[in-house]
Amino acid sequence: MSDLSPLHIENLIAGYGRRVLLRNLCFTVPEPAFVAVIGHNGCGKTTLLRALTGQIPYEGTVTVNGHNLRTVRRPAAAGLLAHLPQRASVEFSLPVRELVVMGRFRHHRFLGAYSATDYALADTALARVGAAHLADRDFTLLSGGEQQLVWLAQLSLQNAALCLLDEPTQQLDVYYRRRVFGLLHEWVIQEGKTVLCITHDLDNLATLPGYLLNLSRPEPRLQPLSAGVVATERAYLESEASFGAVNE
Ligand SMILES: Nc1ncnc2c1ncn2[C@@H]1O[C@H](COP(=O)(O)OP(=O)(O)OP(=O)(O)O)[C@@H](O)[C@H]1O
Repeated sequence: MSDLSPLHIENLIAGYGRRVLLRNLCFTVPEPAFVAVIGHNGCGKTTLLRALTGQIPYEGTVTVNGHNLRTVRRPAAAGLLAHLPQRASVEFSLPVRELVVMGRFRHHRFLGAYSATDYALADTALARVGAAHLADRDFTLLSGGEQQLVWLAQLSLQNAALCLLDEPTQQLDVYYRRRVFGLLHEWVIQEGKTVLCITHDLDNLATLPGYLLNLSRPEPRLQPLSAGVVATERAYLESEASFGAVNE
């Protein structure tokens, strides 16, 4: 498989001190695609995103569109990576539109103001996540689910080749969960992005095209998403044997 693929991971080893959570992880996403990363609490899903974003050291090789991430100084500024962590916060009052427009940082001159075009793109991004009505609200006063939608709008403006999302539907109601998974699918189909999405929301995966990576498996591998694969992996995660294996 060519390492010009959207994401190529070879023999990735990562963890904390002597606790190794990801052991020789290898997989290739062959074309822009949605990849759902599942697994028990504590199996290492967030750890994988921390390694890919350079927050923790790792062994092995990670390439995005052929670029070895170790050799790229600022992957976000280069348009390779965008990351939405599980908990993102803002410490001061800020209108939602101002937070979303910051997703345009790559196109922005230092100390320059965002342009009318940037704000129009921010409004479109908010509309696409179904949050146009929040544009003028104070971000810090929004509900957890509303804040998640706003972060997704900001992330979409970053227009990165690889989007890393840590449980983006965690606080959303059933309507928005489905809508967000539909949106992530659009990013793949219409914009050619690759989306690596940690989720426990197995119910919404069965009908989506893409891949599944179960990090609770002893040797995780990419499997094409289908109702059958989701059912098999759910049964595995629900079994006492698999739970014991991850916590031994
Ligand atoms: N900085 C750290 N130092 C030591 N151990 C850590 C650190 N961060 C996380 N861990 C441990 O590593 C393990 C994996 O954590 P991680 O956040 O990757 O899990 P996860 O699969 O994302 O779980 P969840 O589904 O609950 O979010 C957990 O047992 C956690 O306690």
